[in-house]
Amino acid sequence: MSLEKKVAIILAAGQGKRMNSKVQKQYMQLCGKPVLFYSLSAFQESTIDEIILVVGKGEIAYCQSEIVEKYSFNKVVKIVEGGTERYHSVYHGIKAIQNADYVYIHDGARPFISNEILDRVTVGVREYNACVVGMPVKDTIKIVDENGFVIETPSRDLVWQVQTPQVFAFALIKEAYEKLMEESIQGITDDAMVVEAILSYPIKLIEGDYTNFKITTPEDIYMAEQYLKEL
Ligand SMILES: Nc1ccn([C@@H]2O[C@H](COP(=O)(O)OP(=O)(O)OP(=O)(O)O)[C@@H](O)[C@H]2O)c(=O)n1
Ligand SMILES: C[C@](O)(CO)[C@H](O)COP(=O)(O)O
Repeated sequence: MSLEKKVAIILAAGQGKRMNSKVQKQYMQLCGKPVLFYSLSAFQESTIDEIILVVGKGEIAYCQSEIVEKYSFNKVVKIVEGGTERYHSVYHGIKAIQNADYVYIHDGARPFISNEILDRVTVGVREYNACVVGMPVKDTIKIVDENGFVIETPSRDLVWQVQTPQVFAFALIKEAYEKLMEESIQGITDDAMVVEAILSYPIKLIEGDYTNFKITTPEDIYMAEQYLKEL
């Protein structure tokens, strides 16, 4: 048995505005089960010890009975309410952790996180304390000005698209988020940004998988179902 304690924060408190659907995307069905089922299953079946599930306002009871109990996710030790922005939800999750060595922050809207990625990022965080999963971009990237004119074409070799989980030593991510709450930093879209901006701590990129995509817009649901049917 491992002596280190690994805790996951699974985020499911978003509104899913870009999905434009009546049902929030984390509860939409993929081959008969909610998107969130797949993300939680991956962590339930991994070496992660505990899961903190972060859900929307008024959704704790629903998630407890319709997701956690229904599918026997016994690693879920707490369900907490999220906040307005993703980073607020992460902070609520961090506050719910009493002790941990490593914290795995994962979008509930990324259902296809695999054990291989979790193993790779675990090896990484033991060495680097701050790791994000990502993949090299496939398209050429342009930096544009506010009028849509190209300013620069960065070398594609150095451009990665970042996924989750983003994994940190607990003390590091707790300190970064506590300081973030005392400051006003705009445009925070991932956890690594918090650690970069607040603590200037180096972040190591770990190879993920293109299948670890985020369900964001309606065509992602179609692609996710196709992917599941091929498995
Ligand atoms: N206040 C928020 C916003 C987002 N999330 C979660 O963070 C993940 C990534 O966010 P995103 O894909 O942007 O989800 P939404 O915010 O729901 O989508 P949108 O931006 O289209 O409204 C999702 O699992 C989402 O549930 C969250 O827990 N709390
Ligand atoms: C954290 C993230 O999934 C990494 O790609 C992404 O930044 C979340 O952004 P969103 O705008 O909240 O979807």
